[in-house]
Amino acid sequence: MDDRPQQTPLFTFGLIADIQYADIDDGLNYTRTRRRYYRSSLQLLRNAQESWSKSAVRPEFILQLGDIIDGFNKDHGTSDKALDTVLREFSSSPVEVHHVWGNHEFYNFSRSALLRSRLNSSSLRTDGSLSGDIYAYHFSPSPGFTFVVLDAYDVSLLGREKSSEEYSEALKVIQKYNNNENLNCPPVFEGLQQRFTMFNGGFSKDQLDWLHSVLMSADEKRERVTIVSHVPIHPCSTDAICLAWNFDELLAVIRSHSSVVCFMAGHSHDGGYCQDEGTGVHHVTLDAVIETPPDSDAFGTVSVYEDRMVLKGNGRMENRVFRFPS
Ligand SMILES: Nc1ncnc2c1ncn2[C@@H]1O[C@H](COP(=O)(O)OP(=O)(O)O)[C@@H](O)[C@H]1O
Repeated sequence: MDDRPQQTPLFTFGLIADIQYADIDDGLNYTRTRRRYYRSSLQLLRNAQESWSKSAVRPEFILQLGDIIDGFNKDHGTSDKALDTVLREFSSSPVEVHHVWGNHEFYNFSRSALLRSRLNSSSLRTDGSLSGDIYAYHFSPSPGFTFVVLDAYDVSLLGREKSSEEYSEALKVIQKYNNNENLNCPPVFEGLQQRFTMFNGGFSKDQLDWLHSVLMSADEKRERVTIVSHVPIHPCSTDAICLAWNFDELLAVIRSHSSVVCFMAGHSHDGGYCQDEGTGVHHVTLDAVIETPPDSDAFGTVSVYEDRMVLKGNGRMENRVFRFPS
């Protein structure tokens, strides 16, 4: 942690990812290596909410980095009920929540239903959003700071109608690398090409162009930008099987702008962190609530200062300091 004397932060915000709530008994992940605590994930969210509501400096907002409810809810016909349950927990305090969309959002709901739902937080204090059905927007919680929410399933088989052009385009991308009948099965068991599975996705040219223009303006104003997405984009911050399909294109956009200080994601349940070598941008992947035992926790509170952000992790989430690249 930082060894300087405590200062008052400019603002703080909360972080939580992969809650994947379902009212079902515990289970295992696909490879049967990790336990999933579907019911107690709600209690872990409650722990986070209680901590945020009691903290001396109230968070300005919460970033919920996707997979808020589990895909099993779809099989049980409980998608709406589970979403109500989790959102009721979030609304127990008045702090605004910015929701990111993950693969489990699309297992439960169509893209058009999500756009109409309470998981579309793009109308909260938004300074600009991408038009059409791509869920990407930016907001400024404090002068000099911008947060960008990205849609990592803009190019994907998930959430797209099979008859749509978007689906055909995404199918072309994945089938270039993955010949398996089950497209959730990775094409290889090592290396970056593992990422071409159906539970991942990517960013369209429209979204990358939009991000480029948001960052140009932020560069000019010398702002500090934090970008969030469900899916990680730096190979050193995640298992390769969880990387976005065109992570390299998004990294290239980010590397061409001086304003970006941090990229935050979920999806890869063991979390991860690295600092990009050339730019010093911090890439952090959050530990998942769903794979955190009931006697632990997985949430964080970030205090933002002029020159850094300090993440205070709870339970298995590590403390970290993100000094802003100069
Ligand atoms: N190696 C794999 N081979 C085949 N299917 C897989 C594999 N890994 C995951 N899946 C399937 O992909 C979907 C998403 O996987 P899951 O582990 O639930 O994602 P998440 O980590 O986002 O919770 C599930 O339907 C799961 O059964």
